[in-house]
Amino acid sequence: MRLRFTKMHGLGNDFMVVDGLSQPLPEDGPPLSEADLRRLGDRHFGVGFDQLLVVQPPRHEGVDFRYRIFNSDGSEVSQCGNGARCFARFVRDQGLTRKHEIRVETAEGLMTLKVTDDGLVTVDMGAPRWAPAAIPFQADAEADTYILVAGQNAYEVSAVGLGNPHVVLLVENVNTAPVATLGPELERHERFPERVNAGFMQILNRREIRLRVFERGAGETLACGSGACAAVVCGQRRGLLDATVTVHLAGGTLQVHYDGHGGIRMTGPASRVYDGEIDVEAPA
Ligand SMILES: N[C@H](CCC[C@H](N)C(=O)O)C(=O)O
Repeated sequence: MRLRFTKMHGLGNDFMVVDGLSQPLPEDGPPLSEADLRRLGDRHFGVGFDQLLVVQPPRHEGVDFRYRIFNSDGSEVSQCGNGARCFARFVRDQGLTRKHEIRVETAEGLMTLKVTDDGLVTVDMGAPRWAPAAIPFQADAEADTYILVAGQNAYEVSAVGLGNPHVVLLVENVNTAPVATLGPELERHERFPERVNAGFMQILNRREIRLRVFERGAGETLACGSGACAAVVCGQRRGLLDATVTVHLAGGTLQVHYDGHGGIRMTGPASRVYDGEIDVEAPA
């Protein structure tokens, strides 16, 4: 089967975006074979992406699209902030909607995507989930911080759910943070039963941070939208950050706003790189 796609990125966090409305992809179970998912995600043997995003028909009233997300390791997940901005641009560029405010459903819930005239997209990421079971994270009780033992060391971390799990720790300088070594250890830490995205946050002042994220199922990415939101709300909960924060990532800058009510709002760009076609196994 010939599959049409668009390569996109949000601050260098890159995606292969597929219109599953006009192309016959299964709506239940993986839209592509495990082998194809991994091949397409490979930066040498395939298209190369951090995540594959699939547009499919909504399953609920009042929702415009269903938004499915697959990491490059083939795992399906329920949240991708940078991907949501690219999703909004994709469905408008493809003529699948003319709306500026788009409601999408993921496996975890609903999000509202707002495309503004300056080409930026604001995503309402929903409210943070602090209860350990909602993250999910193994802890006796909810707390501002937890002590996590990894390897020979103990770390003071925060943990939060945004439809996907995040652990966040403070570092003096992101440039020297042990992302490559501690990131994989945290990603697979036993207290995170569904694995976890690991954020390394350097606080510059109450309105500005630097962040690196070792993503679950993808490794370190140039940017992580849900990771940016997780870092901000964890910093706020520790009394270290204000309501509106500029998040500096390797791939660029995001604005995150959360005042303790409603959803976390993240604003940033969404870039299209090219359209392509590739042969995949026909759906079963
Ligand atoms: N790796 C994440 C999914 C992608 C999140 C990230 N690309 C974003 O922009 O939020 C997870 O397994 O939960």
